[in-house]
Amino acid sequence: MLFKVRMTVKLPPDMPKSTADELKKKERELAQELQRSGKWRHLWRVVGQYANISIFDVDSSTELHDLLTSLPLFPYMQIEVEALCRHPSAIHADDR
Ligand SMILES: O=C(O)C[C@H]1C=CC(=O)O1
Repeated sequence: MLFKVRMTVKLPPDMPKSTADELKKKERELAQELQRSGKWRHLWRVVGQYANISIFDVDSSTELHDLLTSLPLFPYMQIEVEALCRHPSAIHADDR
């Protein structure tokens, strides 16, 4: 199942830089591990914003929920999810 996810990160302005840097480091490690696994298919920065648009390929909405809530930055993110399905005019075989 494919999902489009928008994550907007809002770190508290008074969070110490060392805490923010550590959270971002852990987030990057997990995000890259999930990309290597194929679960996190695309990760794009939204220009001019501390936000991303991502495509996830997971077995269920519960798996996506568990994955998103496990992200180190989850407590500081506003998350919007949209379910995707194959477009009848899509030409790429891996668009499911
Ligand atoms: O930077 C972000 O958009 C937030 C988050 C998503 C992946 C990652 O490494 O950090």
